[in-house]
Amino acid sequence: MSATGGTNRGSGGTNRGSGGSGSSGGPGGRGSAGKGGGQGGNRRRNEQGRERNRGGERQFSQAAPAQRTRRADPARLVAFEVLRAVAAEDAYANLVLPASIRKHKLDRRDAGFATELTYGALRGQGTYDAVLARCVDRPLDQLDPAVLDALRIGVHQLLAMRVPAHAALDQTVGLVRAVIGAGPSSLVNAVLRKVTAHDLDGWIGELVDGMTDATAIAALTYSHPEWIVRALRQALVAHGREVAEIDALLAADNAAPVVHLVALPGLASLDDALAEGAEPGRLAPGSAYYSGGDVSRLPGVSTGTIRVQDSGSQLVARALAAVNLGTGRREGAEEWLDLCAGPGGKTALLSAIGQDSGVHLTANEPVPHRAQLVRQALRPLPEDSWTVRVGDGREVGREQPDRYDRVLVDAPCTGLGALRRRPESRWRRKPSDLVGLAPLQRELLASALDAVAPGGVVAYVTCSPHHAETDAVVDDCLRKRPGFERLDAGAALDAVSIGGALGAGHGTSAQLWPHVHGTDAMYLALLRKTP
Ligand SMILES: C[S@@+](CC[C@H](N)C(=O)[O-])C[C@H]1O[C@@H](n2cnc3c(N)ncnc32)[C@H](O)[C@@H]1O
Repeated sequence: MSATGGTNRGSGGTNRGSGGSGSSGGPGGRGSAGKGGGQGGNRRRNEQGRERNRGGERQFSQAAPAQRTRRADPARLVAFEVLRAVAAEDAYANLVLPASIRKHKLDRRDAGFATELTYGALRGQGTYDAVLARCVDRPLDQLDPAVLDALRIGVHQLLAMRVPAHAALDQTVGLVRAVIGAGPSSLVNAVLRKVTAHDLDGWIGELVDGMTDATAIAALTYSHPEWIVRALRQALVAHGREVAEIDALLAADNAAPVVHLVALPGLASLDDALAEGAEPGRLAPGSAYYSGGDVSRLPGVSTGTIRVQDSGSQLVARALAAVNLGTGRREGAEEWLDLCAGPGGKTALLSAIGQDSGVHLTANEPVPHRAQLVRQALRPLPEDSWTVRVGDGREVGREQPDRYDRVLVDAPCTGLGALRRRPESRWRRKPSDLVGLAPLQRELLASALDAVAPGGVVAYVTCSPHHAETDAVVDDCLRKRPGFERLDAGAALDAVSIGGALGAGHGTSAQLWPHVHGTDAMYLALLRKTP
């Protein structure tokens, strides 16, 4: 694919015009900003509906900046507040955004717009900052950080949403005037006008012109740090996939993920969710996909018997629960251990699966408030079937050797396989995080290997495909510890999946991919203790 080619780089445009009650209206306002709306009907769009070649015929308000919109459109204000909290307070966008939407009382449509604007501006920051660097007359780090965030919001509207240029400009300038001040609003107005010189493909063409390094080109095109591009490319190759898939993988990171649901086996059915517009899941049994907005209104979600959980997470939990144990096990009901349980997504599914056969599950989590979330997740399950242990998982193997039949190590990791869900994390993560996590991941797996009973199985799982926190950890631990066999994790995933042909296995470990499976990039290794 060429650097500027038409691969989906983003989440597609949200169809909203100038938006909000503070809209400056005019041509291409809220009602007319959809397909073919806005500024003339014959412009070309790429396959994701983005306008192409918009330069030249854009319409701007004739009013001077000082006469234009003076109040902040609530949806844009929400996006701005969240970007500020992410930058200034290290907040997580997915936690701050719902609170800000509630605070500003956005209706469903404006909430959708604010969400797309917030997540899009955060994901696209790498590309957008490169565009801005060409349009601002000083280094970006010399700008007021609040102004920079407002500019990113403006750029995302101009380059990746179906917001008419005049509305994107007026509303962003109005936002800046209302919340930062009149001075910066002139700068924002001038810079955003320069941004309108090209559409996104045109800008990327400009930015990569003359560049030869494929990693740098992919990083700019798909708005990822270069070290992540390198790591993902290496992971693709290590799992037997084509290096050329990197474009599709990076593009998938920029797409808004569909919400996946799971009905806890024996406790809920998805019938009501399906009646509300959810689609049956295509990979994990008892799962569904839901794009209808607020999931909390679905029956079962408030009681915790229907849970939001990525299909990849469901599949790795189901694979551990179903895999054959070895000989030499003691008699009686199985004991399971979830060593890194918080916030309890896989714990709840495992516990529900184990109910029929009388399994007792111990869920360990060292962080008290996360342990509390695990207890909440387990609330629908009988209390005598689970225990929450608040402590360091590294100690369990020493304290309880050879005890558990199945152990899940869902290790703390960089989360590079779930970038689409955490829009800011690609910029926050650093290669040095891997160095910090490496000993912890090894010690947790070692503890699990001690805690598992002869014939029992340990599942080592990460939501990252990075070699350093997946195969490298497993290989290291097994090198130091004889007496384990690696099971075929790909076959184990196939055995519990709908259709049974995920193609996730390569060698002994398995890797799911957003661009192939539509799941987070979950890694799974299964290790059985020989008697
Ligand atoms: C990837 S998350 C687990 C997600 C969880 N399994 C789920 O499906 O909801 C990793 C968890 O490991 C916990 N953790 C961090 N250090 C730990 C340690 N030393 N022992 C056990 N767990 C630890 C983190 O607090 C975090 O809750």
